[in-house]
Amino acid sequence: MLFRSFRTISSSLHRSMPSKILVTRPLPPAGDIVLQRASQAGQVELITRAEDSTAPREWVLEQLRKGDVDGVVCMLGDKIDEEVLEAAGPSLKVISTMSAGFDHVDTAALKARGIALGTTPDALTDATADVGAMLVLMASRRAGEGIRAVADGKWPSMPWAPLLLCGHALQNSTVGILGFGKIGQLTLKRLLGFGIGRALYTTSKPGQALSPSKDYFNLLSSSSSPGGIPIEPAQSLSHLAAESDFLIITCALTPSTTNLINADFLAQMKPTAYIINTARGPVVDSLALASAVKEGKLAGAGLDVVTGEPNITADHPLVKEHRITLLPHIGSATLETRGEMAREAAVNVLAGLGLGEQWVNEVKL
Ligand SMILES: O=CC(=O)O
Repeated sequence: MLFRSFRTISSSLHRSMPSKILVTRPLPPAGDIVLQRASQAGQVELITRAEDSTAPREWVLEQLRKGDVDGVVCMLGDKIDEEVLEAAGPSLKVISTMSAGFDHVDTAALKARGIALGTTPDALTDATADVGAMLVLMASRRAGEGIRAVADGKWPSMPWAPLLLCGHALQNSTVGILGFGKIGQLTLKRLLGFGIGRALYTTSKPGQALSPSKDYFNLLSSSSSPGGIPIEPAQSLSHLAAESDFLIITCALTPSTTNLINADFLAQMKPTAYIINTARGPVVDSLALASAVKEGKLAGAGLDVVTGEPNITADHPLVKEHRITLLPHIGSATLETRGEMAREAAVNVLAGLGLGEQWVNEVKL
């Protein structure tokens, strides 16, 4: 509170000075143009890097320590913690991350200092749901394994055979969704087209209907989808584990979801089941998952995220397991989506600085 009023007073004293915004890496054009316009209008001074890579932490700290930075546009690889906020000092008013998830941001530290947080949650819902559906198919149809075999020149020694690279069908399956928010709902919506039999879900917000949009089911108050299949809340995590043929993880990473999919959970799953993760790596215990697949206690997995990313090398237990398809966190990677995320991140930082834009999304801290 005290910090917030100090900031308000200090910003009105310096109203004619441009606000300083640190942008940790070059934004796609749709976001860059928004900030360049504000810069040309004399509203902001931009601190940027020419190199398109994750900003070295030392560079970020050094820029912040020079003083007077009002806003930061960051990515999910930039850890925004107490040290960063301390380096910025009292001038910092807003962090705007070009991501939906914000587990890389210490929200308690932001709240204590009265710093606002902007995210881009809606821009990537469809793209990430697409990758969820793709991973369901890749894992169950053993596509990753097939691609590896062909690329390694092994096709001549593995001609068509009745059971070559067979997986389990989606038709009539039970799809479990851990975290039934927008991405979870739109992933399920895509799978309805494949004739699944029923869906079970968990949500941290029971009873809360999602935004009134034609894209989302209003499922939390009804018990079946437009496709007519039963869609029900799971009675417990054990119920979700035991019943799911495909368990799709689309929840946020929080202390209560960290390591939720561990050896105990996996032991309750069917040996014919698959795990799909498009959320955050640390929801799943990587070693427990790799062992379950290796030992035939689980049929396979499709992952877009993993604990320790991007430092995952060919000797990682999940990479060594051929029935696990691992993608390098590309859930939102369409040019259209990344452009919109960048635009929203730019708009959010300007909104947080009171520079004539409306928030696309301000996180309630
Ligand atoms: O994982 C991607 C995001 O949170 O934007």
